[in-house]
Amino acid sequence: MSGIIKFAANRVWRTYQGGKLLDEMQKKACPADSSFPEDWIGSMVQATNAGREALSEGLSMITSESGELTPFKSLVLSEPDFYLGQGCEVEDVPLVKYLDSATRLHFQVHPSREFAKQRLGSSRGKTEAYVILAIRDDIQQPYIYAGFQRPPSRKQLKSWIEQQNIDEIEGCFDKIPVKPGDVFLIPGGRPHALGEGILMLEIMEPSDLAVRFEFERCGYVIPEAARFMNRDIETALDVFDFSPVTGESIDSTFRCSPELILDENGGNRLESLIDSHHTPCFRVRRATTKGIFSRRETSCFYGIVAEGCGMIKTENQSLMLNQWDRFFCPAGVEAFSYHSDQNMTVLECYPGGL
Ligand SMILES: O=P(O)(O)OC[C@H]1O[C@](O)(CO)[C@@H](O)[C@@H]1O
Repeated sequence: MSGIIKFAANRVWRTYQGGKLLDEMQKKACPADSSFPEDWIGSMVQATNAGREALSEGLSMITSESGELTPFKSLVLSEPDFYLGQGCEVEDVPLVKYLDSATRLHFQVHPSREFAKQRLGSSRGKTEAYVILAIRDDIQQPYIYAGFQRPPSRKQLKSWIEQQNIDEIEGCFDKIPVKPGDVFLIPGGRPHALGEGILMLEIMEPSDLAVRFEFERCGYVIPEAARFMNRDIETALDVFDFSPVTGESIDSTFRCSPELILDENGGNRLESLIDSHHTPCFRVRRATTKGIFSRRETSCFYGIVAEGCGMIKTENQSLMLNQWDRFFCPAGVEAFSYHSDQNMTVLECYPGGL
C-alpha cells in the first residue's frame, strides 16, 4: 500500500449514548443510539474503557495488500518516513473522531500536555477541538459547556464532586450556543461537557485521558477507576484550570475563526481553521472544491468529506469520495487534486508542532 488509504467505520464504546447518525452514515438497516456514539478515524490510539480491557477498542484496522487485517498503526510504523514524513512521530498525529451525542456528556476535564508529561508519565495530554457538522432536528438550542464562567474554589469543587452536586457544578457554566460550521479549541485543563444532539468532528492529542467528575449520566454509573484516571481526587483537581472564562471572553478563548489561505477564481477555497497560533498540538484546514483543486502538502493528514462528493487523484490513484468518507494522505504523497462539481468540502487534520 503506497498511497492514500480510505477507512471503514471504527465504532468505539463510550460511557454515553449516541451514534444514530453514525449508523445512518454506515447505512445500517435500523439506525439507533447506543453505547457506540463515536467513530475513531484511522486511529493509532487504544481506547481506555474500564471493564472492557479484554477487548481491543480504538485502533483502526485496514486490509493489507495480501488481504490480512492489520492495525493501521503497524502499516505506518513499517515505513514511517513515507507515511508520517521525516521528523514526525506517531504521537504527533492527532486522534480524529466522529462524535454523535444523543445525551449531554458528563462533565469532564482532560490533562494538558505538560500535566500528562509531569504527572501521568504520558507524552500527550488531550487538548481537543470541535468542528460542528450537524445538529439533530429535535434540538432547539444546541450548546456546549466549556471553562468555568463562575469558577468555584478548589475546596468547593472537591465537595461538590464528592457529593455529586451536579446542579452546583452546572451553575459554574453558561451554555455556549453552537451551529454547524463552528470551530472550538478546548485546551487541556478546561472543564467541559458537550450538549445533546451534536454531530461533530473531534480532533485531539492522541490520548484517551479524562477526569470524569460527573459519575452518572442517563443511568450509567462510571466505575471508580474511570473517574480520576485511576488516581485520587487531589490529582484530579490538579488537572483543572480554575481561571475564569467570563461570558465576554468565551469566544476569544475557545472559538476559532476560519482564516482564508487561498481563494481561486473558479471557487476553490482553502481555509485554516486551527493553526499553530491556536495550539502546537495539531492543525486543521478546510478545502472546498468547485472544479479541480490542485494541492501540494508535504505533511501527512486525515481527510474527512464533510459536504458534497467528488474524487481525489494522485499520480497513481483515483478514488471516489462520498460525503462522510475518511482517508489518510501519507506525507510521501505530496501532489494530489480534488475533483468535484458540488462544492466538496474536505476537513484536513494535520500533525502539530512540525
Ligand atoms: O467518558 P467517555 O465515555 O469515554 O467519553 C468521553 C468523550 O468525551 C470527549 O472527551 C469529548 O469531550 C471525547 O473525546 C471522549 O471520547
